[in-house]
Amino acid sequence: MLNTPDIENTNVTSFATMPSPVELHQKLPLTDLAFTTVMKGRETLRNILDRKDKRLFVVVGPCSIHDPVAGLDYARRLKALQAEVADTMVLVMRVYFEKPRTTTGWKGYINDPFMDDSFRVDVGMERARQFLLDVCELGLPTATEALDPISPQYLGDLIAWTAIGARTTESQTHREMSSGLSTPVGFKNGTDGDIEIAINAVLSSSSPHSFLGINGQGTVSIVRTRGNGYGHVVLRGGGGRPNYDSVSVAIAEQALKKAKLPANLVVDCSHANSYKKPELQPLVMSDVIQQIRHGNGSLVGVMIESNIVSGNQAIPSDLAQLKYGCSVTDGCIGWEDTEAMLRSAHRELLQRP
Ligand SMILES: O=C[C@H](O)[C@H](O)COP(=O)(O)O
Ligand SMILES: C=C(OP(=O)(O)O)C(=O)O
Repeated sequence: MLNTPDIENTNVTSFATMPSPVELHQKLPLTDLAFTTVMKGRETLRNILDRKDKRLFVVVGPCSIHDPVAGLDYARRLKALQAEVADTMVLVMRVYFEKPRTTTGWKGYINDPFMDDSFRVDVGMERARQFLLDVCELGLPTATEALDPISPQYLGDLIAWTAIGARTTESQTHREMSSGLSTPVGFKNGTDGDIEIAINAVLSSSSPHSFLGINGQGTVSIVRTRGNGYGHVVLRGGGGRPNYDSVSVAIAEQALKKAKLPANLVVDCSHANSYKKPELQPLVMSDVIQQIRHGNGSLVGVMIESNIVSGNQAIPSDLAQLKYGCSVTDGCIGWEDTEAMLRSAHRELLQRP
């Protein structure tokens, strides 16, 4: 603690030391199987973005992970489905541990793993790493939102695709961080529907940056990056309007062309694209699949918020009352609907030109 409490850190109540990223890696090392999953997952995604692989990538899974047992149950189901649809789609499990809140609320499993305001970030980070390892060991690549710019040092070796959320796409800190990430990065349009900020984020993150961060030992460092060549835009709707329809997609394509960026678009079937009504996600997905079937060449991926059980629940004060496999953040579609939606998309995509 700095020794001038009357003038600095006046609103800070304490500092608690975290293990360094290297220490956590040593405790939970990357296994050969997980390494192969991550490397293969990233390569496949890069190939899709480079049009060397014609399949659609699908980032699908819970809005947030709060129960690793249910999360792994979900991952096993998704892994089984992956084999069925592998000719047309690449399934990447949505493994979100960091939730950006509109105002306040539970900020995710890393921030508060016990969901009781004890904020054991140290425990949350370790359990998050263990969960990612478990999913990667199943052979399922993972996707996450990078919200805290320090977290990738702890978890980045287990991630195949990264999202920058609608609330942070315009943030310089997140663009800088993305320029150094090892995964393709999808930048969401803003909550007001603005796609320009996502295009600017792709441009910014493709350049090298130098900024403050930490290294593996946890030492504050000047981080110098190469720039990320695999940034792309995620359309999530906003300002009360969806933006997955063919006209909105054409407008986004024109904006990318003007910015001299590759025409790579991902549609988030959830959030403002389905008016936050999870049961509408299959309609959004089906529309996207029809656009692809009719020859659209820019739609390379989709995102779906899905869980074992549909809907969502408030976090109860007695955690024993939590409903198994049901979201504690945004509402999701349930497993049966997820399977039906992905199988239907698979059948349709088999017919694509
Ligand atoms: O998907 C996540 C939520 O939409 C986002 O974190 C905002 O959540 P909130 O408006 O409930 O805070
Ligand atoms: C917060 C999320 O999305 P958005 O940034 O689009 O609101 C999310 O996908 O969990």
